[in-house]
Amino acid sequence: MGTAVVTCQDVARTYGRGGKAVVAVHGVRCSLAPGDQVALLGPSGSGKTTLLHLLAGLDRPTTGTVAWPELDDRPRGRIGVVFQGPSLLPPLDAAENVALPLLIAGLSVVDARAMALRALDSVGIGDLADKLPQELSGGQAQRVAVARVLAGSPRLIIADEPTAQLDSALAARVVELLITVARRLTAALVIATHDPLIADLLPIHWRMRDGALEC
Ligand SMILES: Nc1ncnc2c1ncn2[C@@H]1O[C@H](COP(=O)(O)OP(=O)(O)OP(=O)(O)O)[C@@H](O)[C@H]1O
Repeated sequence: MGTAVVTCQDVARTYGRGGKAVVAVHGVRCSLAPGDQVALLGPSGSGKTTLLHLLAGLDRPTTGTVAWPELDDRPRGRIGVVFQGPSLLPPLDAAENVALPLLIAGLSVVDARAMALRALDSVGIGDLADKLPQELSGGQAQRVAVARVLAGSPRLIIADEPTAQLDSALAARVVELLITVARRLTAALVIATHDPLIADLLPIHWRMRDGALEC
């Protein structure tokens, strides 16, 4: 067994304080190894988004520990996140949207563009590089978001209902693409979904209920 990409030990996240406090997740213990592919299931409000934000390092637990042993506890730039719905910056074309995180990470404009074009090619939309988000269909826009993740060579890929606004055939294709990308990188992958057909594409199922995780 290799080094875990991410681990949670007795993690809880509470929003607010006192009488208005909401315990969104509690008692979470979990671990992901490179190459693990997980469907995160559970009813609305059960804590899936909260857990994904903690795994991605976008939020910190109220108690307990989230660690990224394989990343030497420096998750920045090594975790790719795909959100529900549109996440592209409207004034930037597809290639610029994919290149932006690479520029922020310090790559030159020339290198970032070359990597962005390769990433768009590898998800089958190289011909859409100069299209603005408003000129793309929902499925094409989600492919650009997947290309943006791929270009960063992440060790952990987190997707929060990435297909909520797509029809089911297109949704399956976007998830298959994420699975292919994760496999190619031997990255760990977690996809939150309400759709049993999407969950069936992933070998490991985690279930959230009232903030508790069964895994
Ligand atoms: N910023 C916040 N402030 C206060 N409460 C919050 C906040 N974010 C989430 N919550 C509460 O925490 C609980 C878990 O929410 P979360 O969004 O993690 O659930 P979810 O399983 O992702 O739901 P959905 O499937 O509807 O997206 C809910 O009761 C929610 O109302």
